[in-house]
Amino acid sequence: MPDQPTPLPYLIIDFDSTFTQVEGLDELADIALENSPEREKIVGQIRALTDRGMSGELGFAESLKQRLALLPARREHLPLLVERLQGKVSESIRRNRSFFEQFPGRVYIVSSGFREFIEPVVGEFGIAPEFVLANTFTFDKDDHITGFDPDNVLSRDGGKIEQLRRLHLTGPVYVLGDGYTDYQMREAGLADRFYAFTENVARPAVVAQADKVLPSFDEFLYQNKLPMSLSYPKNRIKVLLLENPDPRAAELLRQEGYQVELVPGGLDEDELVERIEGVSLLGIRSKTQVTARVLEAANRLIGIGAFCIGTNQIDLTECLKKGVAVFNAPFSNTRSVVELALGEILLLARRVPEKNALMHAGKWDKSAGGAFEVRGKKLGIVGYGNIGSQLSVVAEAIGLQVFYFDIAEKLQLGNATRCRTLAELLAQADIVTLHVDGRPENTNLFGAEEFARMKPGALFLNNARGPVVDVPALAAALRSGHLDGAAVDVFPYEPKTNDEPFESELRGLPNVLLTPHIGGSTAEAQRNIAEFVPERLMQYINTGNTQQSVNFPNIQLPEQAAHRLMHIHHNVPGVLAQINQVLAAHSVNILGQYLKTNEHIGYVITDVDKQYEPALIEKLREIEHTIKFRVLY
Ligand SMILES: NC(=O)c1ccc[n+]([C@@H]2O[C@H](COP(=O)([O-])OP(=O)(O)OC[C@H]3O[C@@H](n4cnc5c(N)ncnc54)[C@H](O)[C@@H]3O)[C@@H](O)[C@H]2O)c1
Ligand SMILES: O=C(O)CC[C@@H](O)C(=O)O
Repeated sequence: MPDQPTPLPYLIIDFDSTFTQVEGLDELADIALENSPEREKIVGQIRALTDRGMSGELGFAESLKQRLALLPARREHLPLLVERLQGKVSESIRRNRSFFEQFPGRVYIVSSGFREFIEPVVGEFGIAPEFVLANTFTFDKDDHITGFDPDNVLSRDGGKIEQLRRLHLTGPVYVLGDGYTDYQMREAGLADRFYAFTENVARPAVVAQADKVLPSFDEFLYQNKLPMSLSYPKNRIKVLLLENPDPRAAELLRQEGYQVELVPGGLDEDELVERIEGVSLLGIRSKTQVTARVLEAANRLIGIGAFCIGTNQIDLTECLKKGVAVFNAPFSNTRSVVELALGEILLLARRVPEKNALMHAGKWDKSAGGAFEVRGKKLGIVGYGNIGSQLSVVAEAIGLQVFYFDIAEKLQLGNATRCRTLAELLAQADIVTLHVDGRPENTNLFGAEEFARMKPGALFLNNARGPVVDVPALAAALRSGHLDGAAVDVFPYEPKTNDEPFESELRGLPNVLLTPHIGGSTAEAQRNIAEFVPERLMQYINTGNTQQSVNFPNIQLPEQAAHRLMHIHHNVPGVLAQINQVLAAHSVNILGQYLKTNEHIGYVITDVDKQYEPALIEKLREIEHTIKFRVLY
């Protein structure tokens, strides 16, 4: 946050759809009509009238009169309404409650809504009744709401203008609101600025008149160098999402208040270099290569979300050196890949790819040649991680005998047999399936030699990563008849978009199933990923939590009522000591401190007393070997 506070101008804040997310009268109608068959219809009519009044299409007094005439509300409904509105205060206003408490006497609520429900809601924020200027209801002797006090200036057209005039405020006056009547105070020359508040509703006619548009109250505080609960407004955080992750991802990130831009398909290095400037969060899948050059151009990048399992497309070490945390979805699509692999094994064993092609060509080839049951056959799983081990369990259930080979020590599941070498596995498996990760050392893990070691007539599957297999060698093993069939979902080069043709030596070979990298492409997996990855990114931004980051030291942090400072530095001796010296020199009390390092970086989270001088932040930034420093809250 900028550190020089300016004197607070008078703030005139609208209530309905600004201070709260909703319109009070709409909600009152909803409550009053709870058991009425007409509820939906009448609430709809009231909403339409509210909108016409707010956008300036219908005179305000007329809109209010027509709305109240439709409203069958009673005094007893008001406490229910207040309770509902207290739960619907706009998010950014709610989180900056302490701002309102700090500046009593500078904030007025000027509203054409009703005092009966506004006062108790804003009162919780320290705004006293004399700073609430609003209409009042009239009631009949049976406590039915009959209308509004016509002597109240706010019930008339131009009422807000007249009300503000009567306040005789001296000094700068800023108006924040979502409606045309809010803008009119500025138009009448009574306010210095009109901020269109769009967190809940953005009315084009109102936005068009604004001096500034505020997607959140944080943005107002930030622009005016006023104290705020967040260190940086969320609406300034730009997210670039590539390769079409499930729409739920954009929805969640937008709900958080971020600006989200979507680019269908992937971008090549040059294109990404051009687009990455100013981006705080990048979301990709398996195609986009995040290279050192891309990272060099990424001047604001904080985190990358890989909406998939594999992260070999990202230069993880370079990310570390730039202080960019990377998160993926390590098991959201595991089951989908397992189901595809199992299906492929069954189809290849019955030569379905070949029979299917013949049938489509009008050829009836009923024969048992080359078809076998998988029951009792040996399945060799190379890479016994999340997918390999899950496949092991499912494959045993249909009678396959499982053998596996992994370079790491792995828990043996069910009746699976561990092979000590790849050669041992290849020598006995009837079906070999690859589930290793895409680390550079695995390039061409399977070539002519490995295929030659496989049993004649064996089947081969690659649902892991394209470069792991030498495709010409696989094609040769299939053409020679040494292998009886293969299923391949991943390729060393994959088309960037669905419009680009697919080229491969495997095309046209019999009993070969080719799929366009869809192992994890199921509705379930994509939805799981789209929830998992944004959650990790948001947690990192909001709390510094790096649990499950694929490159950062993993720290799971407790919540703390404090200021939280995040410091990422090159892993050299003495940086923590320097941080603590700076804190001590500014008499700042450390409430908690968490440090983890890896071979490249040190990651320190420090929770400190609420009170500190802005100069402290500068000193922490200046510490030698600092890669990134952020005040989280
Ligand atoms: N086709 C798809 O759409 C799709 C979907 C999801 C995942 N994947 C890919 O599947 C692969 C496995 O995913 P996962 O979630 O099980 O990963 P994982 O990290 O849980 O498991 C990988 C395992 O392979 C082992 N391994 C690495 N190199 C090896 C080698 N040379 N020999 C033997 N074992 C080796 C590792 O020790 C680890 O146990 C990854 O490459 C991933 O990118 C593909
Ligand atoms: O959806 C993708 O692009 C990749 C899927 C898969 O390979 C993964 O790594 O999870």
